[in-house]
Amino acid sequence: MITYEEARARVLQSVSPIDRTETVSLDDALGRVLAQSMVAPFNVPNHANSAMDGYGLRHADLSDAPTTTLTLAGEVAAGDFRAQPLEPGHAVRILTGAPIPPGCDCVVKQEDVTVAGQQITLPSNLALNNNIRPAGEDIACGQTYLEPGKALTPPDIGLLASMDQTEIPVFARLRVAVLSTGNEVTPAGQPLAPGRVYDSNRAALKAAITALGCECVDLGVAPDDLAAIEAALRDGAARADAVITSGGVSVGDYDLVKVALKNLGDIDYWKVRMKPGKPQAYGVIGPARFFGLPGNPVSAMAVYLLIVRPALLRMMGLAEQPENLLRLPLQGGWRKKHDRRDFLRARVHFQGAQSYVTTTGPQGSGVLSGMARANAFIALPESPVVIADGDLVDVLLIDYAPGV
Ligand SMILES: Nc1nc2c(c(=O)[nH]1)N[C@H]1C(S)=C(S)[C@@H](COP(=O)(O)OP(=O)(O)OC[C@H]3O[C@@H](n4cnc5c(N)ncnc54)[C@H](O)[C@@H]3O)O[C@H]1N2
Ligand code: MOO
Repeated sequence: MITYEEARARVLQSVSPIDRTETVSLDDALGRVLAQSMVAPFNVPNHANSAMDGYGLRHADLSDAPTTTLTLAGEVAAGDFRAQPLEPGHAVRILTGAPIPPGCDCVVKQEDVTVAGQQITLPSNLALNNNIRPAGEDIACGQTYLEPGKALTPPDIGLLASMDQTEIPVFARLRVAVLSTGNEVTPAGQPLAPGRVYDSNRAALKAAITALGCECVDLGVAPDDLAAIEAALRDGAARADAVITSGGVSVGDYDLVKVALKNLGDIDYWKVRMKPGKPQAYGVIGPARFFGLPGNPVSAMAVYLLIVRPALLRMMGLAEQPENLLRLPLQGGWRKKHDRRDFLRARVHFQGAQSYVTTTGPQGSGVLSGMARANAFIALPESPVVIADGDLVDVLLIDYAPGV
């Protein structure tokens, strides 16, 4: 049985970004993964402009006395452009964002100015370029302002608009197929026969895939029948870049997913020293990646978050994603007896330097409500440990979105 670290590394090393790209409009680009470097075609801001409502002047006109008096010569508002140079001894009324006229190299804010008709008096101790935002202060012409592999955020969309980009090159949406297996598994909305369970895994996994920005191919539910599972997997592998199943990966008589994978593709591994998620399969079916998650709802979601999601992010074209790792005191303590890496469902309580973590209660692999309350995993080592109340533990924050 391999370790969690080895499983994760093997999966991440074996996947690469999809080779399909497309162009989307700026309005449709939020959350999409940028496929090319974006290089500034011009300066932003385009012109040096005023950071304040006030008066523009020539720095050389400031006198040795504590105040300087200048004569007003016109006004420049945002959107105006004044090509006429500012003459010595004159000042211009200027508003925030307005382009700085030639000759002007200092702006004084209006609160510091006394106005008497066409004369203004201002303090003389102003610095050169006071309150002037230079051209290219945000981004200079020729600069790379967005790197490929970034999931575009609202300010990224703003940057693209400021660069007059309306057609954005992005990676195509990754297609991910989801299949539930098991005779007992019943789609929600149908009557539940005795001994059966509703299909929470497919609903949760489809939602997780949608939250990542992938396209979901719903393969429904396959009974514990090898031919049915193989048919569904073949279909999924033909229509998607990755296929995710749940159930049927353990050692039971009806755990046929592994057999199907062996028949249709190649198994890389199928057991990992982690809890939840010991039985899980990873491999390929043709060009598609295959992830066989355990049937237990918590195990399925945990393996998805810890191993599948990082792989999907890489396949989506995202650049390296650091794990959001914290080290926090565990309120309540914990005792761990087994020798698998443990990922307790937990909640981080954000209270600055007093932040701490608690478990979400019972840790059974069927307790999906605990997973739903969790915003983090407490990652415990393989070896048995006793953690006293307040001891520091490793905490991995849960993020269903692509992250930033
Ligand atoms: N003898 C052994 N038995 C089991 C072992 C083991 O090592 N030796 N491992 C246990 C662990 S750990 C897990 S996890 C499970 C995983 O088993 P499977 O992946 O084969 O899952 P199933 O047996 O099909 O189902 C387990 C459990 O989950 C429920 N389930 C399945 N699919 C869904 C779904 N789509 N939505 C909601 N619930 C689902 C299913 O009814 C079972 O209760 O194996 C242990 N056994
Ligand atoms: O590994 Mo199972 O996923 O503990 O319930």
